[in-house]
Formats: sequence, C-alpha cells, structure tokens
Amino acid sequence: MLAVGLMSGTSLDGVDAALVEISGVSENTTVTLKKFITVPFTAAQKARIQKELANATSSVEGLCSLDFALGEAFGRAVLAVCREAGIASTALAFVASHGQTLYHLPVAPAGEARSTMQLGNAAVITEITHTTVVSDFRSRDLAAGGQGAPIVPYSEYVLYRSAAHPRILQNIGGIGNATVIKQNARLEDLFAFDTGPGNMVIDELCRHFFHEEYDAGGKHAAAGHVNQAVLHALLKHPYFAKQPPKTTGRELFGKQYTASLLKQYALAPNDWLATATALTAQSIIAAVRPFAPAGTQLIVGGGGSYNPTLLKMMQAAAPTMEVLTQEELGMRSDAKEAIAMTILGNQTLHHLPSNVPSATGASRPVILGSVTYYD
Ligand SMILES: Nc1ncnc2c1ncn2[C@@H]1O[C@H](COP(=O)(O)OP(=O)(O)OP(=O)(O)O)[C@@H](O)[C@H]1O
Ligand SMILES: CC(=O)N[C@H]1[C@@H]2OC[C@@H](O2)[C@@H](O)[C@@H]1O[C@H](C)C(=O)O
Repeated sequence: MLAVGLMSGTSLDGVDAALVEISGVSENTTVTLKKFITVPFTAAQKARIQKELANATSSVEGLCSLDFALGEAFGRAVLAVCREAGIASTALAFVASHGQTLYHLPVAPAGEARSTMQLGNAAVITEITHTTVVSDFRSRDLAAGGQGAPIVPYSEYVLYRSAAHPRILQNIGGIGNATVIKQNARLEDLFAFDTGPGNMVIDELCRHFFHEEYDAGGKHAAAGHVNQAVLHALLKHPYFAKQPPKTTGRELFGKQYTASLLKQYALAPNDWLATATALTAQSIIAAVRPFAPAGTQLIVGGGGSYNPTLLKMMQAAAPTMEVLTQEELGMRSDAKEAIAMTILGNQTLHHLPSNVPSATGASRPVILGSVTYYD
C-alpha cells in the first residue's frame, strides 16, 4: 500500500515528505521510496515557529494557532508529493506525521511534568488529504517511562539489521548519535546513544571565522592542519568518558562551548576547522569502538555525511570498520526520518509496538501514535 511520511526536524529547514510503498509488519516490513520532497518553510513560517519555541516569546494564542497552521503546511506537503508522483492523495492508505517538536521534557524540572509536544494538527491534515493520519509518536513512550526519543531505532532495526555484518548507524546532525545493531540482532539487542558534537562546533567556527553557515564539502578543514595538542585536550571533555546510555545537546557543545575554546587556544581559522572536524570524527569513533567488532559497517547519515573531510578522518581513525554513507547502501540520508515515520505508522495501524525500550528507557514495548480516521 502507499503511504506518506512527514518529518520536520530541529533545523527548521522545511517539511520532508516521503511517499513510499509499504507492506508487511514488524521484522517483515518492506518499504520502497517512490518520491521524496522537502517543502521549505518560508521565512515567515520559520519565524513563527521560532517565536513559539522560546519561552520568552511564545503565547498560548500563538501555540494554538501554530498547531493548525502547521497542520495545513503538512497537509499541503502531502498533496505536493502526491502531485509530483502523479497519484491522488486518496490513493494513500495513511499519512504518518511526526510534527514539529516545540518542547521536549523527558526529565522534568521541579514543578513541571515529564512531557513532549509536537505540533501540526492531525485533523487538519486528514481534512486536507482525505486520508487517515497517524501522529504524536513520542507521547506513549514517554508515558511508559521512556525518554520519548530516539524513535528512529525501530525503523533502523527493520531496514538495516543484517546477517552478514554488525552495523552502527551514525547520524551526524548538530549532535552525533549512534544506533548499534549487532549481527543478527533481535530488537532487544539494539541500543542508541549520543556520541557528542556532530556539526555543532564546526558550524559555529565557520560562522565565527568565515560568516558561512557550515564548512561546505569540508573545504576549510581540508585546507588546515589538525593541532594534535588541542585535539588531545578537547577529547578530555568528561562527556566522552561517560558510559552509554547518554545524551547531550547544545547545553554542552553549543555556542558557549565554542566561544570558550576560542578564548583558550589561538589557531589559524582553517586549522581550527581541521581540529574541530577531527574532534567530531575521533569522538565518534572512540564512542562506538567498544561496540564495533572487526568488520562493522559504520553507516553515516545526516548532514555530516556530506562532509568528505569528516568521513576521511573517521575512516582513518577506524581501520577495522567500513565507513559508508546511506547513499552507498542505496538509501537516502535526507529521506530517512520521513520514511521511518511510515514504518512507525504502519505498526500503529496494525496495533503493534514500535518503541525500542533499550534505546528510550521505556518500561515495555508500547504502540506509538494516535490515529485520526478519515472515514
Ligand atoms: N554539503 C555539506 N558539506 C558539509 N557539511 C554539510 C553539508 N550539508 C550539510 N552539512 C552539515 O549538516 C548540518 C545539517 O545536518 P542535519 O540536517 O542532519 O541536522 P539537523 O537536522 O539540524 O540536526 P539534528 O539531526 O540534530 O536535528 C549543517 O549544519 C552542516 O553542518
Ligand atoms: C524530541 C525530538 O524531536 N527529538 C529529535 C531531535 O532531532 C534529532 C534528535 O533530537 C532525535 O532525538 C529526535 O528525532 C529523531 C527522529 C528520533 O527520535 O529518533
């Protein structure tokens, strides 16, 4: 059957819509990507989301209205991907929508409740597309004691488990995160953790030195030299010595971290880029090494997979592993999360669980998602 998966991530670049053919359930799910588009957010849409993301500027009225406005944007993205594929949205069996995360509190501060909030109203999507919509994939895991994230490991298990190779899925977004899938893994064998900085420090240095958003193609890093003494010092960050499960974010490796590095060490701009890229590469490899027997395939996705300097440094640091990109396996890095939503939605509609308790910390497998039926 045909389905569309929708994803809108932390970078707020737009709505990813993946049209797939999906059949079977659980381990026997098969998915083929038919069409993938990203519908960029306009500057006004992005500003509106950013306003509601920050406690200082958000309002109840703004949140209420954003929920429906995003529902409309998501519904339109479904129509757009169907149009490009030459099918009617009524040919879809379902739409699986992640929504836009506005807030995520897996550990609540004093006086608050553990909670998570993804906006993009499912009823609005259903009315626009005339299709059943599965949404709100994180709440149930959270209610069952989990962190409500990560939720992609289930689809990684379905799509990447292998009898031939141990595999590690390494996503390199702002932060790096890994899912370990040993050879012939069962679902209970999976685990996932954050490795440390992904592109966050690299991007920050690029903005600082070159007024560029990121090191396109890793060109600055390739033109510089890694300062081994500085690299060595940076790898002493206490996060790297922690045992998984562990998660991190902007709090540890964001703007302030990079600003403090720039104060402590004086390097030429390109040498800084080379050293920060080596930090990402070596911290990833050191983090996954204990779980990577010889012959492990380290499959890199996320924006970092478009940085060849980073990939080269990772391969050099991991001679016993094979560093591959999603594309080298015939997959698409940019479509991966939207495709994952269709696998989760398919499980929901079959009344089957799709959280991975060993990755989220939930007390048990639960059925994720809420269903809004068209008819
Ligand atoms: N051509 C490229 N060359 C080098 N780096 C790139 C390239 N394209 C993307 N990137 C890097 O990837 C980053 C975006 O990655 P991605 O879209 O996976 O992150 P995200 O979705 O914002 O993060 P997260 O997964 O943490 O939500 C950019 O900020 C940049 O550092
Ligand atoms: C709460 C939330 O939206 N988390 C996102 C975010 O973006 C990347 C990382 O942080 C990941 O934990 C998650 O998304 C993916 C799809 C996940 O849950 O697996």
